Amino acid sequence: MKFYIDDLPVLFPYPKIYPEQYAYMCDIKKTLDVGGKCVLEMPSGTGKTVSLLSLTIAYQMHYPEHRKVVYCSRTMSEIEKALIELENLMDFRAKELGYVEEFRGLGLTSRKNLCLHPTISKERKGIVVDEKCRRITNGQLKEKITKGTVIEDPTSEMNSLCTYHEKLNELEQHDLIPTGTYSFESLVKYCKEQGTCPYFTVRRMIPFCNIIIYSYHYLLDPKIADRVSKELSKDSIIIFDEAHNIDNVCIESLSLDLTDDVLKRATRGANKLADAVDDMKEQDSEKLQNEYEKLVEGLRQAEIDRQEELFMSNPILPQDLLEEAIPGNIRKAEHFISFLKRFIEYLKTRMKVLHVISETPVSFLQHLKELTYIDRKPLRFCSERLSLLVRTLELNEIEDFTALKDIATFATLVSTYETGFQLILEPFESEGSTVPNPILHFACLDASIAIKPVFERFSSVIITSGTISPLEMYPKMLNFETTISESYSMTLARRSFLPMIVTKGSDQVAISSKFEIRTDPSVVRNYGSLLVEFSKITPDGMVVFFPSYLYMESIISMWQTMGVLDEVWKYKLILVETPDAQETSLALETYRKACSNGRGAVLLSVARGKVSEGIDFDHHYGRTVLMIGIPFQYTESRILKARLEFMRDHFQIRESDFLSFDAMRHAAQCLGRVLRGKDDYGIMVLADRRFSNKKKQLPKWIAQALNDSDDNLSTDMALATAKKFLRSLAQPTNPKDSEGVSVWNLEQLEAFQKQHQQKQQTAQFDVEETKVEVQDDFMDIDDDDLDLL
Ligand SMILES: Nc1ncnc2c1ncn2[C@@H]1O[C@H](COP(=O)(O)OP(=O)(O)OP(=O)(O)O)[C@@H](O)[C@H]1O
Ligand code: SF4
Repeated sequence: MKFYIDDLPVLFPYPKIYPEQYAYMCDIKKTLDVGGKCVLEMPSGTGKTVSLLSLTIAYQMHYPEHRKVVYCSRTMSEIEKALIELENLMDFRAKELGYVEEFRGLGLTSRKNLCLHPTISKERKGIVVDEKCRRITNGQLKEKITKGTVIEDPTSEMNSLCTYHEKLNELEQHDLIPTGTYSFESLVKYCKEQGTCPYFTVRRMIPFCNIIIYSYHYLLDPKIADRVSKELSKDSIIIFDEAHNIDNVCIESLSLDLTDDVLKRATRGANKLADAVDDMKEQDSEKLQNEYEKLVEGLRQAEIDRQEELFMSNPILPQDLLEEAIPGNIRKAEHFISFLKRFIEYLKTRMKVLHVISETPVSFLQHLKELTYIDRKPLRFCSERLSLLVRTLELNEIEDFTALKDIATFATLVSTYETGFQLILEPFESEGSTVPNPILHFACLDASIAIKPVFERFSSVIITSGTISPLEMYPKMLNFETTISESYSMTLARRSFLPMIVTKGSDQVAISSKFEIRTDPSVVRNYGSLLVEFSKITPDGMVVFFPSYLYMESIISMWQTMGVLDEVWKYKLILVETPDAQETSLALETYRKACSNGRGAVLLSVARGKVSEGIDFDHHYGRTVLMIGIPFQYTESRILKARLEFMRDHFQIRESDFLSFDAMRHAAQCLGRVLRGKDDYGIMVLADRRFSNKKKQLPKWIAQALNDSDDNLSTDMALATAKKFLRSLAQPTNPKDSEGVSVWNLEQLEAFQKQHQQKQQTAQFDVEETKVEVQDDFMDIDDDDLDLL
């Protein structure tokens, strides 16, 4: 379908469009035209991804600025989904236009997912793949091999260069991959054929592609953004899709935890570093001297020949970097190492304290200074200095120094940021434990810090998700102003989803996951019978969400003794999500199989877990979603308390408002899992009496579908409504019914546009008329009145 929004021709790869897709695209275009940020909530399953891509690519190709599109999503599967949508879109454009456009669309994910190296790619942990890859690609090994100080040995992982990486250097740097759109699968396939590294192909091609699709971290985490996204132009169009958790990503990117184990390993690392310095002094003291002289001259890391892969990037935001030379007392390698050791020893003594400490960075630095005479300034340069030293010493066994890297990161962060951060030392793992296992949390409390450079640097930022209500919360938390903020309703030809609030069991006992009553046998039994009854009537798949693993475990064991699970077992297979990703994917696989072969299954999972955040249960994979309790965060968490306090004082967000917003955004995420398109249908059960007071915080599209008669139900009433709903939805539908209502063909779209235009013209005419009247009135004012004006 081809249509126009103002003067912009949009090619849309489906013959029909949903009214909300059109409204969404119009708002995106407005934002791009005027610049600024928008917050848009689009019902799930209504083709948000394809709308975003169609509009932004049309915009890019039509206007002479050819603004690059940077599309950030959360998980690898979501990124892959967007790449496949993009492939379809570009195929469609080529067909419509009659020629293939000069266009390059790429996606980036971690090395672990893209590596082709015969042994490194077999590593299970991403961090090990990263470190091993860095070691052989950072230029130093190559230099040694060229000089002949190391003999390349293809059988050794450490002493041979990566051929896939080397091959890239033989190619034209702006043309490492031909134009086209590549899903991860096709990227890896192409690179395998060429013998090139997919990861570095994409990284180096970012400046030359029309659209890059990658994870939030590549833009928001300063440690990664500095490496990957530095060269993006200011007029790029930035999209944060699935952005309902964006504040947490911002916070995590500037937070860090230190434990006893990290400190021990850091000491070992510092000792190894000292040995390496001694060795180098004996063998090649000139090198150390050179490094020192460069530092005296005030040469900064950025000015030193920049390699792709330094040991560590600066963890702070670019605008917070000090434009000064590295201070004198840490310029010499041995001085720096003893400085680090002193700092680590200080941290070790702090960890010995047996009561909880919560302090600001300023008070931490003051105490540090009193005890060790360590100043703030050299601390700020710790990560930069460590990175340079590791490079000068040409160290290979980088794993030995990862804990030291954490210490240096912590030193730089704690000495750079004053407000919006808190240090919290927790000596015991849980309230009741007596064996100390201290953790020092360096917690960022202010999500706006990490996103500020993105807002300042790029002219257009689109923040969007299926569940981002209430819309005014995000601008407050992230401290920005919106050009447009909009929540779209879902147009439906028939009522295809049924939200219900169940507040009591059939025995009229109120149900709730409220801490005081959550393990009350009558509440647990009522939740149990809700589960049994819904598993009886739900065809195929049913997903159940709990507020936390802890609660899920305790309720499952109670259900076991009450015989609830045996009863469910008669109707459905029972599978459980666990914190282990592999176990969970196995459970999911079995779940899908059981849904497809007619046995049917129930998946017990948790809000905020992997299942709730990106697994789709479309069609028969999810006909009912049952939300047991409200997924509030653990309110006794000290970090959460500190964040709540910060938001109250700085952004005037009340604690209860935030907690309730946070719980409801996660509940809405869970509910959205079962509705993946307009032809899909499902039941959404919110089972907690407190949901009745929180309806307003649901996304508009869910709240609008929630009838007053479906609120405050008991289990038997809910069952009766659900049965009726399922019976009516099981009837065959006539696709013609939805035409003009929930889908538009081109004529219907154009008719709407014409009508809308006419309305606008009339409104404009009215405004002008009013203006003329006002002017006329003004002319009528007599001279006497003028005194009054
Ligand atoms: N106009 C359309 N006509 C037919 N199918 C469409 C249309 N728009 C989108 N689709 C398809 O509907 C499915 C759902 O779209 P998509 O996954 O993009 O939804 P979404 O809103 O991004 O969901 P979420 O963000 O919640 O995952 C996709 O397979 C998409 O290709
Ligand atoms: S350069 Fe590429 S292929 Fe080689 S080790 Fe690194 S990620 Fe793997």
